[in-house]
Amino acid sequence: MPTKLSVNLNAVALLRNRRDLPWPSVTGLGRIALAAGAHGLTVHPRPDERHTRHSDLPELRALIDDEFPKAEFNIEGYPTEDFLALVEKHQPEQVTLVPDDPAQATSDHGWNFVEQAAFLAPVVKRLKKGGFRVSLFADPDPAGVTAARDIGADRIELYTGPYGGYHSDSEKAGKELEKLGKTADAAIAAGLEVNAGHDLVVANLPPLVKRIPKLAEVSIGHGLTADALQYGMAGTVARFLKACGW
Ligand SMILES: CC(=O)[C@@H](O)[C@H](O)COP(=O)(O)O
Ligand SMILES: NCC(=O)COP(=O)(O)O
Repeated sequence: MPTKLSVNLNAVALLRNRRDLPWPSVTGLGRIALAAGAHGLTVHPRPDERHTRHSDLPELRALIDDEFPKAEFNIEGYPTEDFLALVEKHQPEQVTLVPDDPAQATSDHGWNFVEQAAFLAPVVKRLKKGGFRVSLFADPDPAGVTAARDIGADRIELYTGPYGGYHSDSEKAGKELEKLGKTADAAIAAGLEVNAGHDLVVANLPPLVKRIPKLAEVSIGHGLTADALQYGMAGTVARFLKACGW
């Protein structure tokens, strides 16, 4: 099966938050994305709520439950007690844990699975007990994946920022792609499923899914929202699904 597409709504929310007005509608754009064939919606609610707000979550949960019951809700974030309570309240199908500092502009690295195993293992155990699939944000480093498996994760999400960053340097992008590929190979061999995300766009998806044919899901926000300004959300979802191999 080709790689599934989860549309990250953080960039839509950031645009909405420029004014004290309800547009663009996060739920409305999520509805268009799912109607166009996206497999899920992702949000990354940060403590300052500068992107998706906590108040967006019940509407998005209801959108999926009432109108798109086959779609998945993925909530990403750093596992503070507040974040875990938010997840438990809104019951996403997948929780992606990201080692973000609240002051960080955006996510820019994965977990150090060896050093942070003692912190992550009980969190993952609690989430799994709650019935959530758990994915851990991971740097492209094959050496870390067995520790991620031992922590109890179902999946890792490969941090593709450096790959996406080399959009105009194919040689450097190729080297990053190989690191991502080797990490995915090691993770799959260790029994993990593999997601990917950060700075993915229509142009860099086909080489990624070719190198990692078993890539389960990509979550895409910034580049997809930029594309939607030009092509509309439905047209953009069609473009990204095609780039994923659908
Ligand atoms: C984990 C990851 O890479 C994404 O969730 C990313 O953090 C979204 O970033 P923004 O919140 O900057 O849209
Ligand atoms: N998990 C990555 C994600 O959801 C989207 O990241 P980006 O496309 O906004 O860089």
